Amino acid sequence: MSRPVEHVFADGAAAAQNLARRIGAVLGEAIAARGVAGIALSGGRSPRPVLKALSGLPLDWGEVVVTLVDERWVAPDHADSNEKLIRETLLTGAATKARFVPMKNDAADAYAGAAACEVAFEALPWPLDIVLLGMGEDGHTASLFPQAKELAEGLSTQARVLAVTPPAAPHQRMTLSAGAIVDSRHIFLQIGGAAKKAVYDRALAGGSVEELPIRLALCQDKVPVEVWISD
Ligand SMILES: O=C(O)[C@H](O)[C@@H](O)[C@H](O)[C@H](O)COP(=O)(O)O
Repeated sequence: MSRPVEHVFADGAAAAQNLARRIGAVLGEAIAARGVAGIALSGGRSPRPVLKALSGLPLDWGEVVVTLVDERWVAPDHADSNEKLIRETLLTGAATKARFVPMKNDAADAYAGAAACEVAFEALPWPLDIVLLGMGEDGHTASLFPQAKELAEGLSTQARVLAVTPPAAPHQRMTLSAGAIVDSRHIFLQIGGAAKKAVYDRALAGGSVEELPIRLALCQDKVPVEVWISD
């Protein structure tokens, strides 16, 4: 297992700007090479400045397919919706032309919505060019949480998406499976703060993926991983 390429910044804003530029470069290379670029984005707090910076980059956004790494099973106008985050940060200005494929559908809950989401996700341009991951201080990534009853399924299924009920975090989730996350050309990971850096270092030191699911990305050699680390 090769150590990820690490981009270290004292300042989170500088890390976000650098990450946005790197994403833009990879998307541009993908469009030049294959006429289309696919990216899956995580939700939460960390991506917000990255997505705002990315939305202003001069890309052929009409050839970019944007989707989610995971979603909270709430209405798209709910404050906790990752779709809402994407629409109000990235899909503005020129980036409005990008094709967005949401995870949330009209099913009453994530489990009922998984089959339709799987059909929608099969149509994405796999392997995706970029999967942008975050990480919780418990070592979760996407919505693959330690102690979740669906974790084993998420780590082993051939399906691209599955429904999960986090042990502690709010809302049912839809999440990319581990197999879908590594069906990509680049995995980018954002780590902010000392607590997450310590978990990242522990993940690299070895141990089970069940203990720290972020290891599904860090402890594999199929997809190159780059990590943006800031204080
Ligand atoms: O929907 C989500 O919450 C994310 O996809 C999740 O996996 C996130 O990446 C981590 O929880 C880190 O979140 P923060 O960036 O807010 O710390």
